[in-house]
Amino acid sequence: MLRWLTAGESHGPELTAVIDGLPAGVAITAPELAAALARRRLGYGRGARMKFEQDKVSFVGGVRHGRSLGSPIAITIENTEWPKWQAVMSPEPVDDSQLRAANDVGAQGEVARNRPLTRPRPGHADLVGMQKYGFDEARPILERASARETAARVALGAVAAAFLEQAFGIRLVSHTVAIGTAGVPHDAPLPGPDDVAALDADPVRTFDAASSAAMVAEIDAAKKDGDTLGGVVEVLAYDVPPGLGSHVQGDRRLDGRLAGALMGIQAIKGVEVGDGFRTAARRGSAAHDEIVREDGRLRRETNRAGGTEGGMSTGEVLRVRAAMKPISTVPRALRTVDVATGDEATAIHQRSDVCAVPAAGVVAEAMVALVLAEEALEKFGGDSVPESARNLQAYLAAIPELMRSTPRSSPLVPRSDTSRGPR
Ligand SMILES: Cc1cc2nc3c(=O)[nH]c(=O)nc-3n(C[C@H](O)[C@H](O)[C@H](O)COP(=O)(O)O)c2cc1C
Ligand SMILES: C=C(O[C@@H]1CC(C(=O)O)=C[C@@H](OP(=O)(O)O)[C@H]1O)C(=O)O
Repeated sequence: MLRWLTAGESHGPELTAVIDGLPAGVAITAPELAAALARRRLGYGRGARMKFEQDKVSFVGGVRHGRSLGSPIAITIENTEWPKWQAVMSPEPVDDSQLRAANDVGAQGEVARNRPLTRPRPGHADLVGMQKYGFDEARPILERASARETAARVALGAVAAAFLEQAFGIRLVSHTVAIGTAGVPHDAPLPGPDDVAALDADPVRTFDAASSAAMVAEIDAAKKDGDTLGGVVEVLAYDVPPGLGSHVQGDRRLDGRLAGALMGIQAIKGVEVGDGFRTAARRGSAAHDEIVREDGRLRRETNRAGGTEGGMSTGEVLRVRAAMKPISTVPRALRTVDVATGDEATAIHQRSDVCAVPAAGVVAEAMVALVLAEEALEKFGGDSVPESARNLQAYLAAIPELMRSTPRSSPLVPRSDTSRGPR
């Protein structure tokens, strides 16, 4: 059984993440985690904090000499901003003079760090969190609701991705398919597992140059107007064997688990598997993926379903999309009420991202890696990477010859139009 948890506040001393149940022998190092975390900081439109803060990541359990031990893996990501927040976020009680001193720092325009946040920001957890947990200001809520926490998930996702690739050859890639109204055409070529570096080099992590330029222009326009944007990201997983997940119980469906994991990311408000909502508008004859025999193996002619049928992976490319709402902290401040006075007010805005969609793609990729690792371990088990790998091979070999399909390792080229490039 694979399970994981994160802890830590946005301006606390560090984020902590633990993953338990991963086999021994996964090759993974702290610099590889740091590289994964650096990818999450990418993307045109992110705010000031991404520039001055760094992710200082270490393994503090479960890894020895670059390989997992099979014991729980513990990771810490130090918040390099901590010295400035030490008094405000101190786990120990502090006195008023320490808090006053904290407010004097004033770097990066962050004045009055300890001022009670009594003007809850629309679109954030602030107000309902205060109501639910019994706080009279929003700091104790926003510190944990912040997507700073996604750094810890990306670190865990990097460990899961290393296991998936080393044991099963599964590889993932994510990309941005829309920001605001600018989007990649639906029939544009899909990125393959070798395109990660090229995508990361693009300002918005998009394959298509014209769409990328349109997205950048949309971000510039929103910024100029004091506004923010959301968008859509897509995650693809290659070489996923058939049979992860199950049709037998709703909570064991792979598509359900993927949707839950993606919806668990801050600001994600919709998930599509394969062609998702577009499929709902099609007739059945144009909606499903016909099964054909090619080179002695079964395959789907198309991949509208996004690599799952009946809650199980089919062996085709797994394809899921997540829709992110626009960033909630809008510079052109939204109306709220000061809950200390009852007066009408505008929401606090110190700084914020204009758009974090490219980063959300990296987070979504991490979540898909964690779900696939969980599912693969449920199906194949194994206490070491070679044992998990052997179990997969034995399973594939036991599928009768006439029923075998080969897990898809590159984008599908639609027969109707091979001139468009890989898909
Ligand atoms: C990578 C990432 C970065 C984010 N950055 C910001 C930000 O700078 N400002 C902001 O208001 N919200 C940001 N958010 C979204 C908020 O965390 C989120 O909207 C808020 O916690 C409320 O949760 P909900 O949108 O799921 O209801 C970000 C989300 C992600 C995934
Ligand atoms: C710190 C990160 O993202 C933060 C997520 C976030 C939010 O409200 O979710 C708000 C911003 O933080 P702040 O309000 O302190 O400027 C982002 O910078 C990060 O991704 O590492």
